[in-house]
Amino acid sequence: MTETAVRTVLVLVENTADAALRSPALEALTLARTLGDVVALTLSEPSRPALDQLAEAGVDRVLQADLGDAPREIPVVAAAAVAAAAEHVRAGLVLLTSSFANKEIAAHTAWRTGAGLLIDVTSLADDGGRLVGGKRVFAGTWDTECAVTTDLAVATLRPNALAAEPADAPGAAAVERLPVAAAAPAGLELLDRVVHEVSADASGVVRPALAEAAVVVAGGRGTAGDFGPVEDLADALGAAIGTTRDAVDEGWIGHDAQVGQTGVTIAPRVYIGAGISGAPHHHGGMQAARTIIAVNTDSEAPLVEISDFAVIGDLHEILPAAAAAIREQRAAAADS
Ligand SMILES: Cc1cc2nc3c(=O)[nH]c(=O)nc-3n(C[C@H](O)[C@H](O)[C@H](O)COP(=O)(O)OP(=O)(O)OC[C@H]3O[C@@H](n4cnc5c(N)ncnc54)[C@H](O)[C@@H]3O)c2cc1C
Repeated sequence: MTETAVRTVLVLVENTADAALRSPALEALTLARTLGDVVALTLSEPSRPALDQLAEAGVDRVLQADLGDAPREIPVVAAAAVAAAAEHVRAGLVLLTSSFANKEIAAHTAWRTGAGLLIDVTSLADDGGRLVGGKRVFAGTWDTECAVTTDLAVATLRPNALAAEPADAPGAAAVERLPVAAAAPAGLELLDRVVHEVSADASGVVRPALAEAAVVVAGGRGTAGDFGPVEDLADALGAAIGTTRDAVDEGWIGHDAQVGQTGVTIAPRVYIGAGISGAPHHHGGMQAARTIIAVNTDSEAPLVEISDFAVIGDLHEILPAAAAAIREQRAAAADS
């Protein structure tokens, strides 16, 4: 690509059928605008709220892939649509959010199109026509850069890498259907495959997905199995819930909430670790958080030492008090 050509950036946006776009998709659209002309791609009919958000993000053109009966939940099928759309709009960059499923879609798309692939970038910049992605590696201890040398780049953007902003001027968000011939590979059965976008507990409370949440409240062995205070603060903040392996091994909470070497790696804007010592296996999964807050009875716990703020005391008193104070402030702000 020459320096003067305007790059077309194809952004895959999800959850458009029955809901508004989530924050990671809006972050990807914000980044995409800095790199070229943005075209959004959906794999199902976009809802009215989603189209309004796409317009607000400055998107003029929305491609709706028409996959017929092909199961779009299967990454190889979704990748067929992404590759066809990339060819259709002559994209220079395909941008997806870094969810588990999207990383697989990105890999299949890169394989189909011969594109350079960048997974989990936290930044993307144009360097004389070449795209350079920034990545945090080795559990957030090193910042690296990777340049794509092919005409087409495929990249996945980590949630919370940047703040989502509306465009200076709204776009038309006009929908155009794109027929795509795709089928599940022979022999591949459509398993009961559920990619958890949000988790709902028995009480019907919906929380953001741990891997993409901007705020995470995590509880460890210090909870002694009572996650009520952790849930209370998480709900006051609209946060996801995390935990340690010890709490999972105790059977207090499911493994999908485990943060760390053998769990999920997260990089939220705020991480609150309550009753968590901060062992290296846990630390490796959350140290990329922008602000770390520890709540611990032990002022010498490793998590306290690496934290930006620490509250020394019993989490069973501190978390409910913090949740109550947040709710009070919100109510006062709403009244004024
Ligand atoms: C191969 C391997 C892989 C592992 N992978 C992971 C992983 O992915 N993720 C992970 O988390 N761990 C992992 N672990 C386990 C890890 O090494 C630690 O054992 C674990 O993280 C400790 O969990 P914790 O902080 O909840 O418990 P502890 O280390 O027991 O810490 C509890 C903390 O709570 C504080 N506390 C106690 N009571 C209170 C209270 N009332 N209020 C406030 N604070 C209180 C204590 O002062 C202490 O600091 C792994 C281990 C191995 C061997």
